Amino acid sequence: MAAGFPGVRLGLATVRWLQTQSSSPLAVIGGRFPVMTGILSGCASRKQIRHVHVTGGRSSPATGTVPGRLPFATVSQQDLEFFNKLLHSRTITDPDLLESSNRDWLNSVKGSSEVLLRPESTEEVSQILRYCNERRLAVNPQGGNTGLVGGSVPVFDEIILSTALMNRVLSFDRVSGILTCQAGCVLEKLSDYLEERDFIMPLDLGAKGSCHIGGNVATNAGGLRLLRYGSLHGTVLGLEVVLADGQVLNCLAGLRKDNTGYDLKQLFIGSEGTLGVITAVSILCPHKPNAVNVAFLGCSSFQQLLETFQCCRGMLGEILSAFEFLDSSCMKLLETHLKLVNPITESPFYILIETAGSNATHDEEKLHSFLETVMSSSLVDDGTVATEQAKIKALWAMRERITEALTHDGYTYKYDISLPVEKIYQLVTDMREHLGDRAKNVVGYGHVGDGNLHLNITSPAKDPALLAAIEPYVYEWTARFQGSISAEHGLGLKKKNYIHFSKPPEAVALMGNIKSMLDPRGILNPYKTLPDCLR
Ligand SMILES: O=C(O)CC[C@@H](O)C(=O)O
Ligand SMILES: [Zn+2]
Repeated sequence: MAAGFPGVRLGLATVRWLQTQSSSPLAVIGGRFPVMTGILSGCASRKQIRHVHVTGGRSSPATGTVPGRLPFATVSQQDLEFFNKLLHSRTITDPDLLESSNRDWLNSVKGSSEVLLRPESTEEVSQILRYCNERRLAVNPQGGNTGLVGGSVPVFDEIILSTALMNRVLSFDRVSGILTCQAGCVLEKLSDYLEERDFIMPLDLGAKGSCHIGGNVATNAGGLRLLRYGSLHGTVLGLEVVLADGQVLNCLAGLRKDNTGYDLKQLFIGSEGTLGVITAVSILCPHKPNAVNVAFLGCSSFQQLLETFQCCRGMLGEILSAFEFLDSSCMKLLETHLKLVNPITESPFYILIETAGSNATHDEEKLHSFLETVMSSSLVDDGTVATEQAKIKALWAMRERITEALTHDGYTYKYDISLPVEKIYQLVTDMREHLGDRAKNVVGYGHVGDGNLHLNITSPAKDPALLAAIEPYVYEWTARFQGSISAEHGLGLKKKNYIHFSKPPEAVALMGNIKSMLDPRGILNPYKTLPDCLR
């Protein structure tokens, strides 16, 4: 904990050190995606339900054209008997209980599965898949169902295979920091488990209270710490995966280095459940930093924000753990829909910087000197810093709760774009100009440190004409600058047909071959990730 900087005047503005204030302007200690709880327990409001698109059998501009159901078998009485015998009461067929598993948490897509299976062990998953593969029953693997691209819910009547009951930590090695756990462990629970042991998870997401580690790995979730600890392609050391035919592929070895042949686990990271069902994960966890500081700063232009980023990288170096941004439109949504209070003077852009290190005095000195530099050179106009846990959380809420605020603004079209960092905000301004008053709000926020923009566009209701104005414009724009149309959310159902904007035909064809080899009957998460032309 910081000893407490005095309120220091830096240039023209004053940095308000939150830990010294008795009456903080922040009345905003917020949960993460609290709206999800309601939706997951089937409590979505009418207003939200109105936007739900029943996916299967229809054509929807929001999800791309969904061609007809593939010729999978349908679940018979005999199939149910098999599942009941294997799982007993963990075979769910009650439509009310299936409701929240059929619907994504954004209420944007909805399937019509009639069976939800809740295995507890890898062996049970193996038996389920062996059976489904033989019968050619389609399966939709599901973790916490917090995905944003319609990848985690069925399109038609696929059997939902939930990892929710596979939630045990299998081992943790305090020397190496390697955690091995079942796929259904909730990310926040793992974080709590590790914190008690002075470690942390290498990834952190706004959806941490609901998302499962298996789902995180299956979508290669990036999140808020990627800048510091890298992607799951680096931190995941091993996986246990059940293949479509029920074979268990045990590549769980928790080794930092292992060059024995092809690194097969990488295939499953980010494959969105289309190549196998991840049942266990070995992941390398960093030590818990002794000192964490968060600064929330205001900038008057995106150019200044970028210069602040450059300066920050140079001056904070190894202690920098996050560099996030939001624009003033996001701030308005936070204020309007969630009643959060802007902790600093109104600005066109806001930056959230986190430092995490081992020596509080050293980190504070570095942060202090960085803040002095950016404020005296007028790169930053105003700012506030927190070192206390509750206030850190309050500042993070300004960034983490934007997704939630957007759900209250109407129907949201979401884009998750990677671009050269100096280009990321130009897409927002060009889109605003391009759409004019056809959109309700066009907002930009995201992970500056990773060159990852979250462009979100709202309208009072689902609006095909607006969508036609956004797509393919947004993808063409991204391709022009060699960007990625899915930085960290995956392709799922909504983006799969746009893959060619970011990958050459040879790469897409090879993906199709890999899918055919690993899942020749196509039962695993059909209709997702790969374009319809490969069906
Ligand atoms: O809702 C979104 O578009 C982004 C969600 C998440 O990736 C985030 O960084 O907050
Ligand atoms: Zn993100």
